[in-house]
Amino acid sequence: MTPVNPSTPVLEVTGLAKIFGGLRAVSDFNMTIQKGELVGLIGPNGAGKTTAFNMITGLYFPTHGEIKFEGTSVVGLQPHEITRMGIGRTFQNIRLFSNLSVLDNVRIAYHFHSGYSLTDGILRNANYSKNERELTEKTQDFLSIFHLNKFEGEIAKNLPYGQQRRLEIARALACNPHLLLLDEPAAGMNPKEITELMDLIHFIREKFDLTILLIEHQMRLVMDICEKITVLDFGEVIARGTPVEIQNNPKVVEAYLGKGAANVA
Ligand SMILES: Nc1ncnc2c1ncn2[C@@H]1O[C@H](COP(=O)(O)OP(=O)(O)OP(=O)(O)O)[C@@H](O)[C@H]1O
Repeated sequence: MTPVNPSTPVLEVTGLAKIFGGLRAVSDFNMTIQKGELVGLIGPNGAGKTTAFNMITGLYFPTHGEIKFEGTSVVGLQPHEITRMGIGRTFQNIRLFSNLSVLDNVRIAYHFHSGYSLTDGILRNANYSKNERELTEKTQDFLSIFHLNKFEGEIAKNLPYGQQRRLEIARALACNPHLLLLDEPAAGMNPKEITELMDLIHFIREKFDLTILLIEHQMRLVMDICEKITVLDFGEVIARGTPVEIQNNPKVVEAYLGKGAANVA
């Protein structure tokens, strides 16, 4: 693979739009994220945030616009091809293999990098067994980074909620992404779990040299950890800036609290 020029943005989205029937879910969305940045995407319910994520990760085909990841267009690629290029994501509603063990949830993601062929797998030969053993060991090491190794045999759906979120993040990272998209990672978490999640996001950013874009309604998390924030309302960007700039932006206050609120906020 050709090395990426460090000045090339990790993500460059231009003129992105998605129209569902008569509904403009996202209109003329532009966003540039440089390597190592931690960026928030916020906005009221139905603003188009998840639709934007779904276009970036290949689940939705854009009506218009371009999406470049490390300088290469990903428009028209399948989700698994985009994952392989280096974009990982988690979902608003946790999407684990809920009846598989914690170990197997992450092992499946590691399979992406397994070094055996289909023939090895079918014949279950020595190469297959060696790789399977190595895969299990690597997965166990990986789980320990997330303090999930003590749950390795547990069925995913039996984990406490906060640990399921942690597992979903671990699974996304097992595919070795450069860019991680987190869709409402704090949804349903209690304040203690949110604090642990903030620590985890800081930790994985350093440990895995990640660039992170996150959607979140939990303002404590967004304002504490994001360096830059983009605000969507009715599919359009209404503000960009630092957490302080965003908190003091009358358009943002109005979008969240309704017309006239900016005067009293
Ligand atoms: N597959 C779809 N078909 C039709 N309309 C859709 C589809 N997906 C999303 N929408 C609509 O597009 C708009 C934006 O939805 P989206 O889920 O992107 O918003 P959001 O900002 O992520 O909201 P939330 O914060 O509530 O998750 C909404 O009006 C939604 O109903």
